[in-house]
Amino acid sequence: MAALSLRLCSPPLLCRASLSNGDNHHHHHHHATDASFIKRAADLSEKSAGLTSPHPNFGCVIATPSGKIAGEGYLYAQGTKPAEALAVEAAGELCRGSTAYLNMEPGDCHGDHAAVSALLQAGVGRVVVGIRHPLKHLRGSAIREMRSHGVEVNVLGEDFQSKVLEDARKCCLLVNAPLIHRACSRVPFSLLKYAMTLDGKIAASSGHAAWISSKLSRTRVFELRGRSDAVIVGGNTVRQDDPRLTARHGQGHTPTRIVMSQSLDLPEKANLWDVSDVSTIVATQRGARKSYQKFLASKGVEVVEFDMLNPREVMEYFHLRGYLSILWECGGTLAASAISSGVIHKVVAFIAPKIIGGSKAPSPVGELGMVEMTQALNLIDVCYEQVGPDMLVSGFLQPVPDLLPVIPSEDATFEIDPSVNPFESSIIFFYKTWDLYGSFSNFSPHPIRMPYGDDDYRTWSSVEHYYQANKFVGVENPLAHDCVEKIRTAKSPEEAALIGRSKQRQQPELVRSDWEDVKIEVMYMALKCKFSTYPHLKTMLLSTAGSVLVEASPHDLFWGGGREGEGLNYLGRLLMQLRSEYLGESSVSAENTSLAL
Ligand SMILES: NC(=O)C1=CN([C@@H]2O[C@H](COP(=O)(O)OP(=O)(O)OC[C@H]3O[C@@H](n4cnc5c(N)ncnc54)[C@H](OP(=O)(O)O)[C@@H]3O)[C@@H](O)[C@H]2O)C=CC1
Ligand SMILES: Nc1c(N[C@@H]2O[C@H](COP(=O)(O)O)[C@@H](O)[C@H]2O)[nH]c(=O)[nH]c1=O
Repeated sequence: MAALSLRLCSPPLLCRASLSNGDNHHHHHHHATDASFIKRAADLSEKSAGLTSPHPNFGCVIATPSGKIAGEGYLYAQGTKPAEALAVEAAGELCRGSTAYLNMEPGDCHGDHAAVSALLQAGVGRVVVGIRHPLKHLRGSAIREMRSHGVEVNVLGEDFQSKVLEDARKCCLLVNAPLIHRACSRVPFSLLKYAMTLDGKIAASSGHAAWISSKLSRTRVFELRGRSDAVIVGGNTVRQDDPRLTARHGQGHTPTRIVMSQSLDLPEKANLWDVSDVSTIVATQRGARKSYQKFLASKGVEVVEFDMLNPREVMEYFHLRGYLSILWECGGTLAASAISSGVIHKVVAFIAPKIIGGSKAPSPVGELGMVEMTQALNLIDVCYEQVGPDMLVSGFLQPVPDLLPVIPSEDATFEIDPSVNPFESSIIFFYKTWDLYGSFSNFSPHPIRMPYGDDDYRTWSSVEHYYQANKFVGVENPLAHDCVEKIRTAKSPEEAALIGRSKQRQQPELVRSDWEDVKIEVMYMALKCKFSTYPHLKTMLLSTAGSVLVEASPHDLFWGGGREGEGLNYLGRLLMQLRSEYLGESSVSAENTSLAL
């Protein structure tokens, strides 16, 4: 299984990294077991949700070689015993030689190596990790430490082509979505929740809104609150509803309440000004109603003034205060403003089977400035669930970013190109041939001469031509031979790609059986030939030293980086590897020269 981890340093390993190899059967068996234990770890990791304030979710399952669960654990709150240590305690003697499943790489926040030490001391033989730690300063170090102690560590996602493992990895991403957002954006993870009637109103035209959704739905809302660092509403909701915004399940975590109000034209008496159990923060425009600000302060309500009171500024502020997860329970005006400033990641809508009517009655989202239905924002990964009489529809406005593939993890980057410091590197994107660095694209018009058949050489109009044709090389079928010729003589790289892909889809029997094993190698050879043939391309490649190269293809999730960074970026990786080879050669020749002198 070690071959599954991404080691791009030496070409012989390339084909092993491409996975679907001879012992498929064996692997599939492992994949299913690994996937189910990782999912279990992800589920466990969420057990403290609602009970403690949002924190990174860690779960650990220890399984015996025969596949039985020996022990489990999850991190209960910040500063409590690590999941791994709890699981090791529960499993006792059964740890020796077992496999530990972690939804996420441990983060050694306090320098005591508690999680890793527990696993090492217990004699765990193998560790499977769902995702690497998303925070830069922790990412990769626990994995490196365990490997350096001889433990086999497998990270999902570095084994991309198995559907079950991808599903399990997705669970790991979802369960720590807020933390992942923390790692790659400057705002906390935000969820917009509203309750509306079947005719799309969030209140009667009078403004009365108690209640649209059922009691059961409202209990679910308390749960959502319990999983958030803060609940936020606008001034109008305070005036209209006088909400309490507490998580009234008797116990557990209660979020801070935030009110955004420009005017500070707010009541003297409001439930939110009672801060005996939970705190309230009012975010307002600098200089608004100073006397009222004093009044709030006397009540114990914190007032924060902003030069520009808008959702983005406010969210950036709370990000800096360490908030991971925010629940927006505002009306349509503020919701629209939050959506347009791009701070809402997920939407949760309770739809009650009621009709209230009213052409002036408010709706969940106010003006977004869109004029055509084609501009509508589409939710991703939508879920539908019945809650009592209501329907709960939820989905993402922005996918959970997947940090792993595009920017290889610290270890992987180092293995691909030791000269790149992942903490200081910039990213160079390339895709269309006419853009800056467009010559890195496989569509660039740089013919290559490559061996064909036994010792015959042929010229291919582009790397793409060569790569596509190779899918059908060596197959004993005249139709396969035709394909090769059609691709070789295709007028453009685009047409070569089109023929190659459609033939592969329509007539998979024409594709060489070892294609998945050799495709990375084939690509690497073609790239090497291209960059060695054209000195100016080699110079351009060398000039990018220190940067991470990413093919910005939005569709190709294997060779490219994908639209949201979800792709594996193998083309970028191979170019970085080639670059590092060239850098190595030039330093060797420089050494030789100095010796000769
Ligand atoms: N069914 C449901 O799920 C819910 C229903 N409601 C209902 O919605 C109605 C209120 O809707 P609505 O007025 O939209 O709600 P909000 O009060 O939640 O949002 C508008 C208010 O937010 C404040 N605000 C501060 N900064 C901004 C900004 N940049 N952009 C926009 N607003 C900002 C302003 O307060 P200020 O005026 O003080 O400056 C503004 O009046 C009520 O009838 C309430 O009952 C509300 C929440 C949920
Ligand atoms: N009317 C309405 C909701 N409205 C939201 O709940 C807030 C009231 O919270 P609290 O004072 O804590 O009960 C209110 O201000 C608004 O944000 N929510 C729902 O799930 N269903 C409903 O029907």
